[in-house]
Amino acid sequence: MEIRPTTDKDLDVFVDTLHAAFGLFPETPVEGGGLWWSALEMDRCILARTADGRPVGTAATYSFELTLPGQSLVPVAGVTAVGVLPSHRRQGVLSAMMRHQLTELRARGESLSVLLASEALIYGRFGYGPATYTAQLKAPRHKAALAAPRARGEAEVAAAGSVEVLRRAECGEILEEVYDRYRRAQPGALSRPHRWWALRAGQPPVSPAPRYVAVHRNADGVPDGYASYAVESGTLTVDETIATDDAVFTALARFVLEHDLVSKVVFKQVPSDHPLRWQFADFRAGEVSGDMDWLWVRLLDVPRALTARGWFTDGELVLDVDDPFLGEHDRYLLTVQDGKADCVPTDREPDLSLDIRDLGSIYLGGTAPSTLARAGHIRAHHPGAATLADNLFRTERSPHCLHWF
Ligand SMILES: CC(=O)SCCNC(=O)CCNC(=O)[C@H](O)C(C)(C)COP(=O)(O)OP(=O)(O)OC[C@H]1O[C@@H](n2cnc3c(N)ncnc32)[C@H](O)[C@@H]1OP(=O)(O)O
Repeated sequence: MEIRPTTDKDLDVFVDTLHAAFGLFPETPVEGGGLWWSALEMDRCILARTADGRPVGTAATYSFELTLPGQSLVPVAGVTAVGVLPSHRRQGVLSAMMRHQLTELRARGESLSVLLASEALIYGRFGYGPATYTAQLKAPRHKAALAAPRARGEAEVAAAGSVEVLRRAECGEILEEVYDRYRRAQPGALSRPHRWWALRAGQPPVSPAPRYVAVHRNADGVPDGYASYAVESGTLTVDETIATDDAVFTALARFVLEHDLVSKVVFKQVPSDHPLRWQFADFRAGEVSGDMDWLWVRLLDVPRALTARGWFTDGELVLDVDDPFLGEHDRYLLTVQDGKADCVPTDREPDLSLDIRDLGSIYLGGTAPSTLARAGHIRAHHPGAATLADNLFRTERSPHCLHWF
């Protein structure tokens, strides 16, 4: 088995192998990869070949920026396009590609890798843990009146701005600009490189229904949010609601909930604890479903990753971290003061013992260490250890990611 990086010349063979691995795409891919795969960075893809040169496995990484708690931004590798031909499965091809890729990412100096998992059983063994979650919120329109916000004044609500309906083709760079402002402030969000917008990749898979975009503008006419939606058989589905603050989200929600000739509104890709549920006058109007993992995180350099994010409570914690796939085992003293962390090797007795995948799950603040301790995955070495870790890892808001790659 040989694993080697690709160049632009390999695009067609890469896409052809990937399609055969998934079996879901056309047998003969469009020459040049088609719109979606043309977003691949061919110098960041790998092909696995058998000894006789037959390509049997693919994997790729995109270059993204991830927003961490505290709104710090770090470059991350977004792993994608992973596939092994059905004829060559369970022979260690993926394991070999993962080893190659993680080594390569470290050599590039990256401290974090992320992915969306097609199946939840695949990536834990390689050190990835689910770190953000997503759900859909459904409401029958006749029950979905929004209550007046009890703590906000009338003037604050009235200053919300205006909404205009545009076709995608009319949006120009509005969506890209608004998304960029949103993602910089939202822990767990990923950048969408400019060429993705140009290719219209990364946006939700498009159904055959005509798609509209409700663009929100502030009182000065500056776009500060949008909702991309389609109406089919009486259901209005919002694929993506991007808002630079909560009042903008509310204005967009109100807009779609007041749409005529619609009996049901579905907000896709929202955090399950989204405040919208609390804004319905009838608390039972909003039904949360499809709650699932979204972004999986893998730490490649524990001290660098832990010191890159923002912290909100001072304290100290000793973490004993096992990384079985890379054959590493290290103990770190994490000290947080005034929002910043220091992380150094230590011989002190540990507060927690955990697998690198569990560190990935708690890293962005979307899963409490105590939850994984209760599940029997993280070992707390004394009664207060899990609570101590909960307090330390807690973040300003739940991480969320709605970028699809
Ligand atoms: C980020 C993304 O791109 S997600 C997309 C992932 N790709 C797909 O889902 C496409 C269809 N599936 C495939 O192409 C392949 O089955 C892959 C890529 C998931 C796995 O490739 P393989 O070469 O078979 O994996 P490999 O042989 O290295 O397996 C390593 C271990 O993982 C286990 N494993 C691999 N895939 C799965 C799975 N889907 N479910 C459960 N266990 C799995 C194997 O059993 C093996 O376990 P072991 O070490 O205990 O024996």
